Parts: sequence; C-alpha cells; structure tokens
Amino acid sequence: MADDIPSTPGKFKPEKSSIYFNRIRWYSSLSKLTLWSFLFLSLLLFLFFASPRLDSSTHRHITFSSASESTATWGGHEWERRVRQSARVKNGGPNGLTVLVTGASGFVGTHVSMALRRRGDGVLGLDNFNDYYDPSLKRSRQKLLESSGIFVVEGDLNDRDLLTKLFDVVAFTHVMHLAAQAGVRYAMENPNSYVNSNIAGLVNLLEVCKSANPQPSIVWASSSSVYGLNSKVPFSEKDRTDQPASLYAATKKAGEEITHTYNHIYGLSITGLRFFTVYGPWGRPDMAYFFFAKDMLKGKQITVFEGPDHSTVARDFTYIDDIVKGCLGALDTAQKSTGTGGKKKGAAQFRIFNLGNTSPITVNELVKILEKLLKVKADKKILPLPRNGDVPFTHANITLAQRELGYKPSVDLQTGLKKFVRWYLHYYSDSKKKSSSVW
Ligand SMILES: O=C(O)[C@H]1O[C@H](OP(=O)(O)OP(=O)(O)OC[C@H]2O[C@@H](n3ccc(=O)[nH]c3=O)[C@H](O)[C@@H]2O)[C@H](O)[C@@H](O)[C@@H]1O
Repeated sequence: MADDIPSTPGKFKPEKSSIYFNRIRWYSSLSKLTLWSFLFLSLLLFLFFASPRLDSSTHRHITFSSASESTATWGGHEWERRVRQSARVKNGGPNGLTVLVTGASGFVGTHVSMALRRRGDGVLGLDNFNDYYDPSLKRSRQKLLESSGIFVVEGDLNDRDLLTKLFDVVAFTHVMHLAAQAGVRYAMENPNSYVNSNIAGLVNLLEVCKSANPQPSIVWASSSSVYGLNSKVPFSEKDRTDQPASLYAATKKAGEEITHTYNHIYGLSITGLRFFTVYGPWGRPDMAYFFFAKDMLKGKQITVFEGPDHSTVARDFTYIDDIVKGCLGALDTAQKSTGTGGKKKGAAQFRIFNLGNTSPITVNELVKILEKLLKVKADKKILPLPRNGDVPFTHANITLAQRELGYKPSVDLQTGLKKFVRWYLHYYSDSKKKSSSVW
C-alpha cells in the first residue's frame, strides 16, 4: 500500500494499530474543530449585533492630529447635506469657485474662507483643531465661519477615507491648502508633527486630488523660511532654497518638491505661495507680535533676539488682508489640472510666488509700535538669536506675484498692528461673544 511505503528513505512507516488510533484522534479533532468554529461564529455574531448601529454612510474615525490625538465623527446624510450646502456657489454665476480650504479654522484659513464666501464662492472647510495653540481660538474662528454659512469639517489631512468622501460628495474646482504644522522654533520640540502634517498629510491630500475626477487646482502655503541661510536680498523665487535653517523650513521645501512631482506625473495644477511672517486680527498666539502684546499687557518680560555683533533681527511682516488678496489672485489665475482619475493628459501649470510686504522691519521697531498702541513700556531682555531655526532677516521680492497675480501689498506694519491690537483687546476682553463684530 502506498500509505505503508515511506516516500523518503528514513521516514517513519506507520503500524496498522497506530493508523486506527490516528483515525480516532482525527475524528475527535474534527469534532473539536466544529465546536471551536461554532464558538467563533457565535462570537462574531455577538460582536456584530452588540456593536453600535451606525447609519450606513457614517464613519467614526480616530485621527491623529499634529499636536494631539483627537477623535472626530463624520459621515451620514445630514453631514453630507451640510457639506454640499457649504460648498455650493452662492452667486449663481458660472465663474464661482468651489473650494476646499484645509486649515480653515487657522489664521490664514479663516480669512481666506471669509473672503471667498463674501465673493459668493462655494467654501468647505477642513480642520483637525489640534492643540498646538489654544483650540478655543480656533473654535471662535469656526463660529465666525459658521455664521457666514461655512461648514468646517472636523478631520485630519491624513484621513484618506474622509478626503475621498469629500471629493465624492463635492466636485471641488480648487483646493486652498493651508493646513500645516506651523512655527519655526517648535520644530525642535516636536519634529514628528511637522512630518505628519507637512509631509504625510500633504502627500495624502495630493493622492486624493490626483485621483479625483475632475482634479482640482491646488494653491498651497509654502513659507519664506525656505530661503533659510540665503543672504542675497531681496529674496527672489530664483534664489537658492537648499539651505533650510529649521525642520519646519525643510518640510515646506520638501512640499515644494513633492507638489512638483504630482504636477509632473499626474497633471495637477499647483501654485505654492511663500508667505512672509503674516500677522493681523485672529492671528496665531505662537507668533512674536501676538505673545509680545500679551506679555507686555501682563507686565511680563519679553525676549528680543539680536543677530551676530548686536545686529538687529528683521522680518518682512505682511498684513493678513494683503495675503488674502494674494491667495485669491492665485486661485483666480490657477489653470485647470490636466489629468483625470490619476492619469495625466498634458503639461499642467506649476508656480511659486513670494507673498511679502517688501519692507523689512526690525523686531525692536515692532516692539516700539506695540508699546505705543498698547500704551505700555516693554520689559525687554536682549538675547542672541538662538540656534533653533530662526533666521536673522527676511525680505521679499514680489515682482513675480505683482505681474502674475496682481498682488500689491498696501498695509504697513503700524496700520496692521493697530488693527491687530484693536481686535486683541476686544477679543480678550471679558465678552468673547462680541468678538465677531471686530473683523
Ligand atoms: O515667514 C514665514 O514663513 C514664517 O513666519 C513666521 O515665522 P517667524 O518669521 O520666525 O515669526 P515669529 O516667530 O513671529 O518671529 C518674528 C521675529 O521675532 C523674533 N523673536 C521671536 C520670538 C521671541 O521670543 N523673540 C524674538 O525676538 C524672531 O527671531 C523673528 O525675527 C511663522 O511663525 C511661520 O509659521 C512662517 O512660516
């Protein structure tokens, strides 16, 4: 019998009696297997019926934000209705844009969303409301947006299902991508959050955009920090950007390269905007002008950095309204993406612009203006510029943006800070409810 012949020399040849016992063992393991399968199936059925019943299109998602872990719920008929309604073009005209604004509850995101809505464009916001800075300020901005009919979806850039769903529900013509881990100095404390938002999140967004049909045109926020150690002034788009001084700058520069590959391979229309130290009402509390004002009002000491040999540190501070005009100019002049459903059909537009003010002001001068506006004397401590990513000065050449986008900054630091201080005093007075009246 074939069974009795070892197939390989030296292999064990079973006796008749052991075959009999093996059969018994086989039958008993068969019944054990049936029993375990039954128990396993019962457990599956139990879990299925015991789990919370969700609307078929509802998803409960755990998302990882850049600075904290958060949970957000999205999906369902009511949610989709709100998404559609918010994204609907309001002016009825054929030229209205349908824009997904990422980072909509951020500083620039809020202002750009409001400006688009005022024109009648369709706007849908996306924000993960992370706690890099006071989330209550982001919630207040969200309220402001909601009062103008803008729905801000709570979710993370890295949530592929959510982004795909948004593009299933709405055929966005444009994406204004402003969600990012910002701040130069924080990159030494939490480097991974920069990789998570500015690299992984960006790639996730681009993946969804390239597969969307139609593909949207993308305008996104790069940064003046990409010029890094460049010392040729004013900074022109043609200057070298391969010497970043911070991980933040490196992730923004990487973003410029990554967007280029998506433009090249998939035909996505891309416009990168290098913002120069944007300030104004509803600003970011992690920025110097903001926390200087806060600390000065509290009588706390502020630290003013100085460069080598006691040289002054300067920034090309740019007022938010000027930046908004630049963003809208970029959206309006963005050509259509050429691809569809992940396939390139032809060369697509790829642009990078400086959006600055063209007149650098020293940090000392910034403090002096704040002193006048706040009517307090600053308690200053002068320290050498730390080696934490800060660069000694920035200065934008905006010729290209002027020519292509009609960008023309018009607000000087004195005027812009006056508006910021007015908002700040109002917002942080005892009644935050009134805050939306100061815009
Ligand atoms: O232009 C940009 O692209 C960048 O502008 C800002 O970065 P930064 O210009 O460094 O703005 P602040 O952090 O507000 O610093 C402004 C100036 O104040 C100085 N500073 C900052 C903090 C401090 O305690 N003391 C002080 O003198 C800095 O050295 C810098 O010269 C933003 O924080 C970045 O997100 C943005 O990308």
